[in-house]
Amino acid sequence: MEDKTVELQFITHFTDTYSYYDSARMALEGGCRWIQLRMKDTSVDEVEREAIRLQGLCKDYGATFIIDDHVELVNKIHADGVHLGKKDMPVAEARKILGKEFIIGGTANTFDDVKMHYEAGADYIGCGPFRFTTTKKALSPVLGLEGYRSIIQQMNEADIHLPIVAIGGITLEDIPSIMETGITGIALSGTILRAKDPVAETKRIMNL
Ligand SMILES: Cc1ncc(COP(=O)(O)OP(=O)(O)O)c(N)n1
Ligand SMILES: Cc1ncsc1CCOP(=O)(O)O
Ligand SMILES: [Mg+2]
Repeated sequence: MEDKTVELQFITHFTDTYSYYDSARMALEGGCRWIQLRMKDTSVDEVEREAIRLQGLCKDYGATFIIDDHVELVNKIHADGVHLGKKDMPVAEARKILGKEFIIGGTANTFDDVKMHYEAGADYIGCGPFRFTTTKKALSPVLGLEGYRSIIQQMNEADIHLPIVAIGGITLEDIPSIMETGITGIALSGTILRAKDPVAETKRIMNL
């Protein structure tokens, strides 16, 4: 049997059912080893309180811990890294603050976005949305499999080699065909949080 697991990034999202901590714990119990704390419309103090708890949890599981948007907080608490999109601090500026030791991810919807983040020194790309999702407001245009194929082809032609994680509306069934496009990992939230048993669903995804 091939000993290969899906490179999975679990992204937290507010729900009435689970706390941020419990949702991250379930993803970790299911075998995910990359957690992103994403808390929108919340004060930095509140994000910091949650981040400190999740950081401890991720340490216990030997998991990477990334925070969405908050560069200064990542620097302050020494999280493993930050994820930045179009409306956030530019990757190059974050790199100046954080140095080389921290992971910096950048959001892309087009090859030009990928190129910009690559040139600015990003460590990985979050590329999406794959399809419509209610988890994020003001979504960029949906990419689908064809969008990923085209971006990966342009990356290869430009000799740009960066880990590239697909995101947005992804379910277990989508993952094999997304991985066939050359995408190197998957980021998701809703499909785990909506599952009857989020731990079992994470295990199923990890072992695809
Ligand atoms: C892995 C990953 N990819 C993309 C995003 C989206 O980031 P951004 O465009 O900054 O949007 P918000 O998440 O801040 O609403 C992400 N967080 N993670
Ligand atoms: C942060 C982010 N950016 C695009 S979709 C998304 C959240 C994850 O989406 P989903 O809940 O559909 O997996
Ligand atoms: Mg952001």
